[in-house]
Amino acid sequence: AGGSANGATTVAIDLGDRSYDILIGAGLFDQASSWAGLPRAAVALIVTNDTVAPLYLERLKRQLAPLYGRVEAVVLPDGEQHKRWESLDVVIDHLLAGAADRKTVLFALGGGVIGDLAGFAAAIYMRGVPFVQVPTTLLAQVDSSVGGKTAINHPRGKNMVGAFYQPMRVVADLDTVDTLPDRELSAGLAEVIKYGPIADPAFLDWIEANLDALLARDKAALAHAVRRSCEIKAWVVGQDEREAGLRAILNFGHTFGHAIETGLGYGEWLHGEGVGCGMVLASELSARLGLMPASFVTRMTRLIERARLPVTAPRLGIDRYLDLMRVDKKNEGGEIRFVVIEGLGKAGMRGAPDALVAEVIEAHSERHAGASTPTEPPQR
Ligand SMILES: NC(=O)c1ccc[n+]([C@@H]2O[C@H](COP(=O)([O-])OP(=O)(O)OC[C@H]3O[C@@H](n4cnc5c(N)ncnc54)[C@H](O)[C@@H]3O)[C@@H](O)[C@H]2O)c1
Ligand SMILES: O=C(O)C(=O)C[C@@H](O)[C@H](O)[C@H](O)COP(=O)(O)O
Ligand SMILES: [Zn+2]
Repeated sequence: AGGSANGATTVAIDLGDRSYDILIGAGLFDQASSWAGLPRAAVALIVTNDTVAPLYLERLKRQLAPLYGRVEAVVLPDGEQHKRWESLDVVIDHLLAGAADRKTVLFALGGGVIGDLAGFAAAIYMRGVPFVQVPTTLLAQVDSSVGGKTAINHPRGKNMVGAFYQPMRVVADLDTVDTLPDRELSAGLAEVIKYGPIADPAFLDWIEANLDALLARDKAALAHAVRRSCEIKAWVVGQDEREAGLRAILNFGHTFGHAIETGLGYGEWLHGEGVGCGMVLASELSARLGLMPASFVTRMTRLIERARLPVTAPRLGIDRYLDLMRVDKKNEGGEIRFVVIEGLGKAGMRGAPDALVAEVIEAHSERHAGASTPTEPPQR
């Protein structure tokens, strides 16, 4: 990471001719330098949703107006349940209706849902047009805007249709976190917490020590969390862009978490909530495989709970969990493969007998919860 004149930080992601910068800082939206140097084109299309548009669309349009012949917007309905074919169609149809050419630049303005969907649209429109991520949730700033995974959901499985397609730049304005609902802030913290056990024990210690500041949206704490998360993700993706191996560590907690999201119907639990609870289960699995001590499960559970995330799994039924987890991109030869922790800061991949997975889910499912343990995420 390097500093810059306006106090923002830049994290570089090194992918040869697909390399780009992640700009992180307060007030980046309104700085011309955030948008300078992007490819010029007749049309810029901002993809956003009906929650984010009233907050930030006009500000982004104002910055882009001097740089493009026309600045247009597609405003999609908000929600994980809209990360699907129909929304993708709306974006592609808008581009075709306006005769947008292959130099058109797409801007994803919003959280991970918009980023994943707009990125996929950019990957497939005329076989690929330039694309910029403007993440406005903590989760998108620490994770989804970086690394080029783009996708839509399928009713049978999360992110099952997509492409690896890198943005040209990521502009993460920390001020956008000010308007996030508390529940979404917590969802973002789940992905921040993830980076500790998989890659950086010192960062895990730092998160534990600074969680209250993060929950209070302290700007310095948020800046450090976003920067360190992006550094770790850039380090992983720079070595394994297409998840031949190492990149799968970023999926810690996701095998269980995606099953919860899909099993309950997209949008019932937030992605970050599924990941939070999923990390408790994956930590338990790591312990039961003899890789980590029981105290690690306690430590992770405590931290995830302090982040106001759910730590007990919904009762979907063990067979349903297993069926859902059989639809996962990490699986090979029909075997469900889990990201486990093999030592603090070191993750690996393991299969596990169904009976053991069942014990893990049972140990952390709702009916085992103590009276003071939240069993469901709070309502929006
Ligand atoms: N591509 C990747 O590498 C990657 C990584 C992690 C997650 N994801 C995906 O990202 C999605 C989750 O992203 P998310 O947590 O950002 O959810 P999201 O995109 O649904 O955004 C969360 C909510 O916050 C609202 N919002 C966004 N910015 C706001 C702001 N500044 N102020 C107020 N409200 C705001 C949104 O409208 C939405 O209601 C999931 O689909 C997940 O699968 C992808
Ligand atoms: O970037 C990655 O790689 C990740 O796994 C990051 C995850 O946080 C993210 O949720 C991702 O979309 C999951 O990937 P998937 O391949 O399981 O769909
Ligand atoms: Zn995730």
